[in-house]
Amino acid sequence: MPEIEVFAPAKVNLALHVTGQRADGYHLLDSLVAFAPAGDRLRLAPADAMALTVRGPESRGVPEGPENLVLKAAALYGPGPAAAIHLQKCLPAASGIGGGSSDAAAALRGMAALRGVAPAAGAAVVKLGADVPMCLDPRPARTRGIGEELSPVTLPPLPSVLVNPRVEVSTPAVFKALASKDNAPMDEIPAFANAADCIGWLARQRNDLQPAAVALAPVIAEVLGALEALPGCLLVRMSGSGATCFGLFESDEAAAAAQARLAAANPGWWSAHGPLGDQSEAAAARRTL
Ligand SMILES: C[C@@](CO)(OP(=O)(O)O)[C@H](O)COP(=O)(O)OP(=O)(O)OC[C@H]1O[C@@H](n2ccc(N)nc2=O)[C@H](O)[C@@H]1O
Ligand SMILES: Nc1ncnc2c1ncn2[C@@H]1O[C@H](COP(=O)(O)OP(=O)(O)O)[C@@H](O)[C@H]1O
Repeated sequence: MPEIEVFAPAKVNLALHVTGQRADGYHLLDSLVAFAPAGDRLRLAPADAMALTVRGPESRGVPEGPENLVLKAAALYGPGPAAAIHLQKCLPAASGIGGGSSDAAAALRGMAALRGVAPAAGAAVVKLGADVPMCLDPRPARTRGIGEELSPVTLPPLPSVLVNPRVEVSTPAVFKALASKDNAPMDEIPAFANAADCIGWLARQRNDLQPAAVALAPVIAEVLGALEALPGCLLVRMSGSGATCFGLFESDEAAAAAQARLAAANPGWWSAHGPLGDQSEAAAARRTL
């Protein structure tokens, strides 16, 4: 069997409302997610036993042992044909764009292809991480519950710049620091005529984790300010529990120029640009037709 390659795109919470808390402490969320062309890459080669190597520009500090979500995800398939997995880390870890969750989801897809079975589903997948189910089929969706209730949404591609100041933010610490855990859900999602229409609607939604994350890591406010000051920027917001923030722009050209400018002014920050939207395998196949 040849090697299998799987893409693990960055997840972006375009809006993230915290609407309650379950008895077990997990928070109820109402979020609109889309996926970026930036992401990690996994290569699975058939092997006698499961193994993992982690390399790439963002691999520093990412575990190579059984605690890596890639190996935890692969273990869900039980005994049977195994793979040597190579993970190329391009997304910063612990940064609110679900790098580890997207890697886990990509490992679930890759192992399913290797074994010729359907990808794992259900409670065991949610246990890997609340964000893993939405990353299994990385296309725009409204997510509810703790992240596992998914409704597909049609969105226009949204020209974006993603920026991370290279400060890791702990997701549990941000949830713990929330002033209010019982906020209004997102407004009903209309059919969007174009990107400007969608951005106008997004401007009226929120990321309820943003104030708590800024209090824990004030550099996030600097990132939001730097994005906002770029020509052609229409909306800025934080993704997930931070610290990555995104700016939405009037065009792909404006986003590319803005990223170049921001990267030159802040050489220590990670950044990427590209349209947020559908990064599923079905969409990739449509693009190559
Ligand atoms: C905040 C979000 C928004 O999409 O994104 P990230 O910042 O991680 O990208 C997610 O809910 C994070 O999902 P994920 O990172 O997979 O979370 P998990 O590993 O399941 O949980 C990490 C910890 O976050 C808290 N947690 C997570 C999800 C949730 N709905 N409520 C919570 O309270 C819990 O303290 C939990 O122990
Ligand atoms: N494949 C992986 N990539 C990144 N981090 C991982 C991975 N597997 C386990 N981890 C651990 O998970 C933690 C959260 O990482 P990540 O999923 O990238 O966070 P977030 O969802 O906030 O972006 C990291 O601190 C890291 O130690």
